[in-house]
Amino acid sequence: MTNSPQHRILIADDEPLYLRTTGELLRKSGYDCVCVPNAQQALEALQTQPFDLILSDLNMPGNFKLELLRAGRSNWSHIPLIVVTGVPSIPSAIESIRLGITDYLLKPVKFEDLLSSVRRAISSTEKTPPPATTEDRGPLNLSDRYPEIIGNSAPVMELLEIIDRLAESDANVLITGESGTGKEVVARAIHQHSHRKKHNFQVIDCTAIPESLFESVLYGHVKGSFTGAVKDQAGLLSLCHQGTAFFDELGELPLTSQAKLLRAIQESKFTPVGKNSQIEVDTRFISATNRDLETEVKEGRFRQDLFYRLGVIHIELPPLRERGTDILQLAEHFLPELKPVKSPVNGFSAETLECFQQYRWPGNIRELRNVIERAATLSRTDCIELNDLPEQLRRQEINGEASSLDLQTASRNEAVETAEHSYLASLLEKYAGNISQAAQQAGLSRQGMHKLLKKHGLSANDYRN
Ligand SMILES: Nc1ncnc2c1ncn2[C@@H]1O[C@H](COP(=O)(O)OP(=O)(O)OP(=O)(O)O)[C@@H](O)[C@H]1O
Repeated sequence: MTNSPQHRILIADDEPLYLRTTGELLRKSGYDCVCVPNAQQALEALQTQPFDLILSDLNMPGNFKLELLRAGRSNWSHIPLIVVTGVPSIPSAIESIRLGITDYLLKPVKFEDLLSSVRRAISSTEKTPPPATTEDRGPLNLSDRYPEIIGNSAPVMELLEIIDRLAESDANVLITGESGTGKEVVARAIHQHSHRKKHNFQVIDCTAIPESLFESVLYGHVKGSFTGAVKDQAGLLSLCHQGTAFFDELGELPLTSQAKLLRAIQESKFTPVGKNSQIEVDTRFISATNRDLETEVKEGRFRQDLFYRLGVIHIELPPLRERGTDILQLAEHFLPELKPVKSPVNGFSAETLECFQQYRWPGNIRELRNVIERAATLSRTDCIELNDLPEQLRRQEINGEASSLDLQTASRNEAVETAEHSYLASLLEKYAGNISQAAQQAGLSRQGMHKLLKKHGLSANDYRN
């Protein structure tokens, strides 16, 4: 039995058991719930996310003078508020009703009573649409315009505003941030909202182009211009004429290739290998890297002039651990897309969500996506439990710190993954984050090494001196 899945309920209560079970039961009834333990976090959530209902305790930190009720009624008067209290008092009841709450329930409350109160409150507001103030129209419109960017934490709303302002311009953009934070997603969003959207968005992975073939891959070549050039080949840059060129992993580009790229950007033209005439291109450049390019410039590993050319506008993406309840929103977003067709899974246990919120997510959104895909495949019930999560998440839940894998209970996959993770970390340690040397010892290409590090949420930067 489900209600409209779009309805979001904010539950604020300092009793962990009540908070968890109420959240779980309402989710099973088809509501989207955000659970917080005090009034302050409830107000923060209200400032950053839309809700259809607030379920609030009275006696909880930050609400002893009914602060949540007062702020809720004055700033978000269109959101109905139900008080659920274990410590009823006549004055608080009178004051709550004066403030315009929708219902006043006493704990222990039967779930059926709570559910019917919730349904009544939500259906009454559907008949009266919320007032469209400028404050709530702005963020909602932005999120609606960028549906591919999930999340509405403060850093994400700020990011959407920046994207919205720069998308239409032709300024080159440099996007930095840890691995897996969504740099490519943001680059595509900028392209999609620019006047170039009908033309190509061409990804150019700087780790995938061998230094000796840089010009040929980027500018193209004519048949017979070098051994192996068996036919004319257009370069990647000409494929993004009037579109956007996205240079991924820009920080990995060797100095010689940087010089060649700078020339093409400065002149907006280039000469294919073996040709005499130049080709003109009209391209916007968006680049991404998880390296700190300013430091790379200072240390002579990245050209300052190229850095200024490509980084006219710089966007720094926040790591997932700093994005608050976006983690839960992303998890809910990924689940239906990633679960196997016949899987019964349709949600997460409260412990799993708590664990998601506490975890450090070194591999950011990519790691979250992988964790959900794996858990949705393993789960045999309708709910993803702690047991369905990989070792590294469960370990922090049990100990609050890392411990070694329990080989008595681990699956073969877990054992192999854990061993590979430690191996890669020790290689990075040994070579102080030098990818080429680490790749050489491992018998991998640089590109292969980059892929593996991404998969494990490891960043070479963390090992550089
Ligand atoms: N805001 C978002 N909403 C939904 N999915 C996202 C968002 N940001 C990233 N993702 C997903 O997370 C994964 C990683 O994103 P992306 O490849 O853009 O990260 P990245 O920062 O470019 O990573 P890297 O530095 O390792 O190349 C992708 O599967 C992407 O679809």
